This record gives sequence, structure tokens and C-alpha cells, in this order.
Amino acid sequence: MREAVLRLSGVTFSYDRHPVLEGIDLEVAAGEFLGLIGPNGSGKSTLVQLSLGRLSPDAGSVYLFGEPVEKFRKWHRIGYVSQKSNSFNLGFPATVYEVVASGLTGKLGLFRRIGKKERALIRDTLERLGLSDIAGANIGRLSGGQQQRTFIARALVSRPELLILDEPTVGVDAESVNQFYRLLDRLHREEDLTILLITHDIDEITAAVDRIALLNRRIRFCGTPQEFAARRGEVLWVEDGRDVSHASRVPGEEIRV
Ligand SMILES: Nc1ncnc2c1ncn2[C@@H]1O[C@H](COP(=O)(O)OP(=O)(O)OP(=O)(O)O)[C@@H](O)[C@H]1O
Repeated sequence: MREAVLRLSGVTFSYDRHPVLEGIDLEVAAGEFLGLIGPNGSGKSTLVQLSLGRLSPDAGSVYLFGEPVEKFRKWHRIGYVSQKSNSFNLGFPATVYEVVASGLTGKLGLFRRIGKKERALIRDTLERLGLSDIAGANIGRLSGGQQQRTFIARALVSRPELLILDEPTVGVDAESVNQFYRLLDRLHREEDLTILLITHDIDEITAAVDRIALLNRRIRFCGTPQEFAARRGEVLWVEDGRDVSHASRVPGEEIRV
């Protein structure tokens, strides 16, 4: 396997006394597309915040590109689209171009001006995501799909090696969701981008990802979509506070996460 871009080792985390994650071991290898799924409240966003060093684990360690996350500084190597990107920015009077350009702030430092090289990067990113024609449009006036592509462009403009997407298709229409998965597939295959995609919709991701990890406080399953399909008759998470990971269900019954 190639070098781990992200590695969580024995990670445990509680909010006050409320345990959210326990003994998490998870690796995302360079060039891999990993789908992280789990029901509401299963700790997915918390795992992302720990991976980005925004929360510290109670036990265990997080490594980014082989470095402990608390020492990691090369944030331009990571693109992150949060669950809240859409609602956060909509009231803000900014154009598509400005939103995408703001993705370079981390790389440049807040007060350095955008030069020729950066303008070329922005233009290229707009082009690749099919946003050139609407570069001057106010994001508040765009469709859900166009807004989503804008936020992804912002995350990609610094040419990250790892893209982390937290529930990116919430509030996006079905056609745009399809386009979105085609785009991710292209970035993954053609540009060797490593992707960690968080969602609670299994069916959406099985065709796109290399591996699926199912989280509910602990990692309940981690394997290929084929291995996952073979275990779809099982309940792999806690229901109503009871650990029912090993209980079996009628084969073929939908796993609802
Ligand atoms: N800042 C916080 N303070 C206290 N509890 C929190 C905080 N953030 C999340 N929680 C709780 O931690 C648990 C895990 O939340 P988290 O947001 O990580 O789950 P999730 O899998 O991302 O859920 P969803 O799919 O609904 O976004 C939930 O019970 C949630 O209520």
C-alpha cells in the first residue's frame, strides 16, 4: 500500500463525558478514495475535525502526511469542504471568482496579494470545474449544484493532495449529484487526488469509492464496496444504544444508516 496521507491510530474522543469515538484506527492511503459512512450522530464530523487538528483526541494519535497533526503546517496540501459551506456563504455578496480566490489565502497568508501565478491557478480551476462562464456571478444567485462546484473549486485551487468533503451533496439536486460524482471520479483517476468523502448515503458512493469505512462510535466495517455488499444483510452499528454489530438481518434488507 502507498504511504498513508491520513492516519488515525487508537483515537478516542468525548465531548465532556459523552463518548463519541472509541479506538479509531483508520488510514487513507495516497491516491485512495475512501467513503466514510455512518448514521446521524455517529461521529463522522468529529473524526474530520480531529483529522484537521481542530480537536485533540483524548487518547491516540492523528498523522497527516506522516507528521503528527499538532505539528502539521502545510495546510495547502489539504482541501476541505465542510458540511456548512453552503449555508455559511450564501448571504455573503461574493462572486464565484472571489470565493475560489479565497481558497488561496492559506497558501499566501492573509495579506499577500494575488499575483499572476495565482490568477492563472484560479482561471485554471474555474475552467476545470466548468465555472469560467459564471466567474463573475454572485454565488447567492446560483443553483445548489453550481454553488457546490464553487466550494469544491475553492478547496482545489491550492492544488491539494488530499480533499476532505463532509456531506457535500446535502441540498443538491439529483442531476448535480451525478455530475459531482463524475467530477470526483475524474479528479481521483486523472489527477491522483486522495479523497475522503463523508456521507450518510451508502448507495450514492459505492460505485465511486475504493473503500468504505462504516463508523458508529467505532469503525464497524472497513473494506471494498464488494466486501461491503457481501455483508449488507448484517447490522453493523449500534441501535438504540445497544451494540448489535453481530446480529444478523434478513439478507437483502436495506441497511439504513
Ligand atoms: N460541539 C459539540 N459539543 C457536544 N456534543 C457534540 C458537539 N458536536 C457534536 N456533538 C455530539 O457528538 C456526536 C457526534 O456528532 P458528529 O457531528 O461528529 O456526528 P456525525 O456523524 O457527523 O452526524 P451528522 O451525520 O448528523 O452530521 C453527536 O451525538 C453530537 O450531538
